[in-house]
Amino acid sequence: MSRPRLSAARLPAPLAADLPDGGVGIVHLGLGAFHRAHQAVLTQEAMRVEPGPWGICAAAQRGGRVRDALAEQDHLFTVTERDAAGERLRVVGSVRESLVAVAEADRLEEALAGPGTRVVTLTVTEAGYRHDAVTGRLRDDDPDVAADLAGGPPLTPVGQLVAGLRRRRERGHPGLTVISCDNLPDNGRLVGGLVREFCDRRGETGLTDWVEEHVRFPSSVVDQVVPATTDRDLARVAEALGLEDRAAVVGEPHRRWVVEDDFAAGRPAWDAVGAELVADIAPHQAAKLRLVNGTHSALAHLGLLAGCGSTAAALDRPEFARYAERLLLTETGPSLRRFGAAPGGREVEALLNRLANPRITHRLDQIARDAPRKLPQRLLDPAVDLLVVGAEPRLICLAVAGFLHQQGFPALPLPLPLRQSRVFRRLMADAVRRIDQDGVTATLSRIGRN
Ligand SMILES: NC(=O)c1ccc[n+]([C@@H]2O[C@H](COP(=O)([O-])OP(=O)(O)OC[C@H]3O[C@@H](n4cnc5c(N)ncnc54)[C@H](O)[C@@H]3O)[C@@H](O)[C@H]2O)c1
Ligand SMILES: O=P(O)(O)OC[C@@H](O)[C@@H](O)[C@H](O)[C@H](O)CO
Repeated sequence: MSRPRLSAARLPAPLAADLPDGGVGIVHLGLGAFHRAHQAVLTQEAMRVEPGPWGICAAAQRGGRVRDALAEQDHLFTVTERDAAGERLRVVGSVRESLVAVAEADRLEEALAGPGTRVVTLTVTEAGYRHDAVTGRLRDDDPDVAADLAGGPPLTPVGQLVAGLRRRRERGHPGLTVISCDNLPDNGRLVGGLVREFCDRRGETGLTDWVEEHVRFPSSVVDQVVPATTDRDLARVAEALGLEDRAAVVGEPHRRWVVEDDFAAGRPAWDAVGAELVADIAPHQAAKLRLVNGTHSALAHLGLLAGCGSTAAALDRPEFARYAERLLLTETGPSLRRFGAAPGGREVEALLNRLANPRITHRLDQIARDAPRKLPQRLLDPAVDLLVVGAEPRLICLAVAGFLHQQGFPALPLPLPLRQSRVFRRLMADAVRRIDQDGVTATLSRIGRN
């Protein structure tokens, strides 16, 4: 049944009451599902606690689908949180403007250079930084990077940031804070380094110095499972709201954001609504990437081989549930000892309950995408830390072997300590052989029995 579109005029009064006031103070790059369910919600809540000009101008990279949907509904959209206990729907109005970065380069530069803009956030995926994962520098073989360095209208997020910062400096406007919210280690240091490298390679050393002095790049850790929205999700939202929302997102109720406390020009009252501002992000980052994302990736690579479609479907099978628990308790968890962040049994149980959320369909093929950029921080670094203390990353090797089987044995660059480890090579050979001979289900079913 077709329904009228969500809009400010049609919004029922109780839902409209949640919407914040205030002009734009944040520019966001990467208008995907995650930003809408996470930073947009926390910013709305922060603006309600402490009103201020913290509305968001959000830029999709190339596709106009979400931008068009938002523009047609006064930039309002719904976020539905679902778990076994039920479902909660809210309307979010913190996104005030939207654009398509590549098609509207000048508009994006203006937004980044605007005097009211004080924070820039990014969710452009691991691949969006166009960096070499080993050196942390811009990829020389990326044609978009080359085009940006040659001075064309920016095609990459780093090129877009530099163009906006250049204009900002020319206008004499103050600096700002850039926060990456992507699942990458040291994401602040990474994006800051890429921005300065870009300026240097263009011979704009004055801009490099200005960035060094006026722009902050705190690292951040984000945690909330927000899968790609399905047609079924859209239909359920339409039924619950009585209005059609083509920009709806659905996620779990858990929402965490840890940010290094290093801001150039203020921020919304995110800390008043649950965000954690910390001096040392390293333990939070290692724990999140290894426990949450490491388990996701292990389930994805082994689960896809065994015919599972989602994290919940995999964890519904006893051999996968047991494997994930042992992985957390005996390998990825203990690998965090040097950070003082190893989880206890209760934390592991709570995490597994989250990942098994039966009301969230987090597709394993989405998680498995772009795996060579994800596995180092999620599973290979923990393997290094275990080997250093003489422990054997047997279950991690099964996940890596699952990846190799599932993706047809592609090249996977290994950290040097793994390449040099005879123990790791032996464990990997054993894991590959076991999956080959016995299959995933039988291999996982033996865990804990020998
Ligand atoms: N979805 C989650 O559960 C979740 C949780 C924590 C962190 N994150 C982080 O957020 C990122 C985005 O997740 P999402 O759910 O919004 O995904 P999405 O697919 O809905 O959106 C991805 C966004 O990144 C942009 N993008 C994709 N590839 C790019 C590239 N090569 N160059 C430039 N831009 C590119 C797209 O244009 C889009 O705006 C994840 O990769 C992850 O780093 C997501
Ligand atoms: O977002 P990706 O594609 O990098 O990885 C998929 C998931 O592991 C990830 O999105 C998690 O859902 C998220 O990091 C949970 O906080």
